[in-house]
Amino acid sequence: MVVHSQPTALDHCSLIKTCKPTTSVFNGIPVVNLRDPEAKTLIVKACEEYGFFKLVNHGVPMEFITRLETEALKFFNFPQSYKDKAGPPDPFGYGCKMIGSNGDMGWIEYLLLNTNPQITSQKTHTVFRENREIFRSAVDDYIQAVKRMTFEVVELMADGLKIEPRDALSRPLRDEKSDSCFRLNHYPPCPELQALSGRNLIGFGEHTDPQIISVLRSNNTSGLQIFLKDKTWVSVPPDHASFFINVGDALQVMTNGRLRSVRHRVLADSVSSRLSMIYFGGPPLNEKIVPLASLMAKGEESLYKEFTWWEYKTSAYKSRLGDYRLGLFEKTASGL
Ligand SMILES: C=C1C[C@]23C[C@@]1(O)CC[C@H]2[C@@]12CC[C@H](O)[C@@](C)(C(=O)O1)[C@H]2[C@@H]3C(=O)O
Ligand SMILES: O=C(O)CCC(=O)C(=O)O
Ligand SMILES: [Fe+2]
Repeated sequence: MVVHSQPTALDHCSLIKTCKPTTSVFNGIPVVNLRDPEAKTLIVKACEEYGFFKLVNHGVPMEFITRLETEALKFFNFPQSYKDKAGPPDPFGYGCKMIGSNGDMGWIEYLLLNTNPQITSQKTHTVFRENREIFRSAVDDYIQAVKRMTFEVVELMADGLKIEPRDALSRPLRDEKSDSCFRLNHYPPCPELQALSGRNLIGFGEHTDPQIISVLRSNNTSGLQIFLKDKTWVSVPPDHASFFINVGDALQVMTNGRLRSVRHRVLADSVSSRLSMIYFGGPPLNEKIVPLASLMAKGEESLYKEFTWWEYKTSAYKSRLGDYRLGLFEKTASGL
């Protein structure tokens, strides 16, 4: 007799990758207190070593954070058919399991939004209907406060790096044409995971963020991992009251490789759901992404060919999630 086992949720998405378990929880993530007089030095040190740090005493009201978390959960708890009306992402809108448009998949559903309320996708508009104002004001209040904090962080960074003018990093983010976006990620628990004999399920595959800086906040469910210089993956202990700052590819170029964009990924959990919200601070599309003159030593050459953010972004969105996107823009060893 042939016994057919019941299909599991994972059978339907066999393309979602698993990876070997990494058990090491890393307690060495640098922590920066935004009000510490040493903050600028600590930020630079953390970005040079890890491209990543945890920010405390950040000044973003907890009320904005919890209000947005509540609204996001309300949305993710709607029936699938309802959420699908806000998708597929173009890249803005609701997406489920598929990340980007080049075949990447993960154990995730998400909403990708433009930080400029005027560019809200029509699909998202339709779905939120009567709740639209409540949702949008929760997003806007949160983003406004997170942006303010981010500008302060990158100005401290510029100060710590002795960049002149001091607003060289914050100006492209403050620009009204800044190409920034905002993402709400929901990683539902995956009970089938327990049967995967110790393997982990990828929620969001490994990648670097293309923009200048990413500012992440999550609930207290773990899952985020970063790739260290010694080529090991380590788990970042979650902290719902703090922010995690990632150096993006554009900042790596603007500092001629002094700050490194951090490779990171998210693993799904068998029991708890993870909710994260990320502000990706990008420059205007026509901004030239080049090393900042005041950072270059005498005779130092740019490691990268000249390109605009539009060119980089267009190329990034044609790539697979895990690709090394800056490779195409590096000058060859011979300087060509
Ligand atoms: C597979 C992809 C998804 C992504 C666009 C890309 O082609 C490669 C970069 C990906 C990424 C990573 C950081 C952000 O989450 C994101 C919004 C971004 O700007 O670049 C995503 C893109 C996406 O989900 O559309
Ligand atoms: O959800 C997370 O914690 C991180 C997701 C991420 O890296 C991204 O959206 O680019
Ligand atoms: Fe990311």
